[in-house]
Amino acid sequence: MTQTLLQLRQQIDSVDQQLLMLLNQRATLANEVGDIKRHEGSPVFRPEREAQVIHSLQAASPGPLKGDSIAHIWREVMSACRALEAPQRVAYLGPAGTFSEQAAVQFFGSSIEHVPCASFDEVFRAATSGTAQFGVVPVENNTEGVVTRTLDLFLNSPVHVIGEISLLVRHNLLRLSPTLEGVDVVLAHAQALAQCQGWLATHLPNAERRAVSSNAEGARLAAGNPAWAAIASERAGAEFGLHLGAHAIQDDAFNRTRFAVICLPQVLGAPEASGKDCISLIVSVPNRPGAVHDILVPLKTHGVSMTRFESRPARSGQWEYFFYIDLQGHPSQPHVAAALKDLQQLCAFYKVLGTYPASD
Ligand SMILES: O=C(O)C(=O)C[C@]1(C(=O)O)C=C[C@@H](O)C=C1
Repeated sequence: MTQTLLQLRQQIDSVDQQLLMLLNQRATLANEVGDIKRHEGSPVFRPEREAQVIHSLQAASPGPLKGDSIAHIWREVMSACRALEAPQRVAYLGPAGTFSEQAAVQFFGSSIEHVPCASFDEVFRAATSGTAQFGVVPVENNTEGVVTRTLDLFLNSPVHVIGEISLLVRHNLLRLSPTLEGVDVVLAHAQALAQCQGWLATHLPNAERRAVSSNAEGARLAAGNPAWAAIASERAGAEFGLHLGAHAIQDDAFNRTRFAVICLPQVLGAPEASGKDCISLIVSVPNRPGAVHDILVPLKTHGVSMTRFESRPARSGQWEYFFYIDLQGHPSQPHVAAALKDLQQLCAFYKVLGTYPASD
């Protein structure tokens, strides 16, 4: 005979008690690791170790838990353990409820100290001044392309990239009333307005589109005026007491934004290999025919895959460009080291932005 609901719940309670004991045992061990790290002066956050923990658990799991769920659960477990070792302060474009905040929590788990900032420039400043140990900034969106301000800030900043997050971005129309009638102004970050332009042209063709510093800031403003609406996350709507006028209004159902996690190089030290890593570079080449082709040759020769190639004007007045390149691999791998060495020799400017575990 099958078991009753009561019997099954009693078993769940018993498993939960065992899990609680085991999780506390894990937290105690992490605390001891924290003591060693304090003694050695080494960093608390080890992204490559966390990536390895998750990958090996996903590989070992007999099911029925899904790989994604395993990653979520252990991200939170390690976040809580990490916070016991030392609180980690993370800066992002605020206020509360932005997608940047969501990305920060997706990467670090929820046991972090939040440092909301007014602009991307301020996130970089917070991460360089020590106000925060880490920053989270958007790099590119799959419908709107690169976030140019972030790429330009990378050029002259001393920060390194230590991780990446890909976030499914769902935009909603939020306002004080639950209908779309009487909306005069739609407020959002310029990127979000662009990602929803088709929907806006169809449903609110006469409303003024007003760019503000963040979507959550738009939500805050919309909470003060019944004729204004904001494009933002459900979380931002809840934060400012707004109704959901329309759900998932982004033009691309698979609208994703990629975020980079940044910090000063001394915060984490030299990045160790996780087994599935990525290297981000900024390079420029002499302005002569074939120079861009030439920088691809060492990658082909040494068998290194390139996953991204973006250009930004160098603002020299000479039609020169900086190229933002992502490669697969880690500099400790001989073929990657050889490709980087050959590449560097061809470049007028060469900067390693960071080496970090690739996001899944
Ligand atoms: O292994 C470590 O270095 C730890 O501090 C433990 C732990 C974990 O909870 O597993 C916590 C924080 C680090 O980022 C990596 C892993």
